[in-house]
Amino acid sequence: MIEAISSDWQAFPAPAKLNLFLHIVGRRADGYHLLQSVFQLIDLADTIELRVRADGDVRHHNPIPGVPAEHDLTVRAARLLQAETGCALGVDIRVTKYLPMGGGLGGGSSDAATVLLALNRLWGLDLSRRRLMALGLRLGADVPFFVFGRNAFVEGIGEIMTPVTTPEGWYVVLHPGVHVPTPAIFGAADLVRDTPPIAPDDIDYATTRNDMEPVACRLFPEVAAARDWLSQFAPARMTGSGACVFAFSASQTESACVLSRLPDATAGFRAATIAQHPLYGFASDE
Ligand SMILES: C[C@](O)(CO)[C@H](O)COP(=O)(O)OP(=O)(O)OC[C@H]1O[C@@H](n2ccc(N)nc2=O)[C@H](O)[C@@H]1O
Ligand SMILES: Nc1ncnc2c1ncn2[C@@H]1O[C@H](COP(=O)(O)OP(=O)(O)OP(=O)(O)O)[C@@H](O)[C@H]1O
Repeated sequence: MIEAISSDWQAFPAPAKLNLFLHIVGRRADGYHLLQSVFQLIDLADTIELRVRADGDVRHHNPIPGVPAEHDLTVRAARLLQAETGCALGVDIRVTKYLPMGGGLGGGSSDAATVLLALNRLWGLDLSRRRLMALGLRLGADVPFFVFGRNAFVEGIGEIMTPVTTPEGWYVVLHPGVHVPTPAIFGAADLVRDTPPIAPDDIDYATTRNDMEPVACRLFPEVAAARDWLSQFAPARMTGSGACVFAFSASQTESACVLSRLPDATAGFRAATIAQHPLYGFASDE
């Protein structure tokens, strides 16, 4: 068996998501919030490099400053897969971050989903997408979406998916330079938690909103400033629990033009929409 294991590093993308809207429609008995949201994949991605080990160890070679290897979602994803399947193989992990942490782009969750999908193939596990999504939910609320791998209307705490077709084009994404801690937004007294539910067929991007945006803007005025600057060009909105804000453009030239006007001190990038996760084929559909 050991002869069949590739001893080379292999690189896999972990793309970001945007929440095109995010409504909070209720709360579970355990305090977790029930959401409705459209999740959009975009082509800005972290890079996860993996190398299979025969000795069963899971080793992180470049831990992110401030995130001990044991807490890193990539390491936790690999260990969870071992525990669930009894797989005796291990893995070396290197993570190159391009997605800002605490940006609402789902970077940590996407890193975890990429490890689940890639090891499903590299370790020869052949777990179904449904099984990987259930494992992913134990790591974070956004992980099942990335394993699902297609733009989706997402409900529950992030585990119920309906595929949707979303506008194709480019998003200008601004990072206001602050880290918004997700629990602080979910825990705020003034968070709206009773937005009426909508059906996936009734999505109107003009009337939907991000219920977390007013709280994030109150706690972090930099988020409001970035959103207001971007609103000069197109309707702008916050993603996830912040801090990033985004605006859509169907035109590549127009989105480049908006970015070219960005004040020097503000970080921003442009990303294209993608319809399917690059590792979509790494899990089987039953
Ligand atoms: C805001 C979103 O990014 C939308 O995509 C996600 O719902 C947040 O997902 P996440 O960052 O993966 O969050 P997790 O790491 O699962 O949870 C962080 C904390 O946020 C709170 N939390 C999270 C998700 C949720 N639906 N309700 C919550 O109340 C919980 O206190 C939890 O302990
Ligand atoms: N591989 C990882 N990459 C980034 N963060 C990680 C990773 N592993 C663990 N974390 C932890 O997860 C936290 C959230 O990071 P992440 O980049 O996912 O935030 P986010 O984009 O706001 O996520 P979301 O949109 O799901 O709220 C980090 O502050 C860090 O402590």
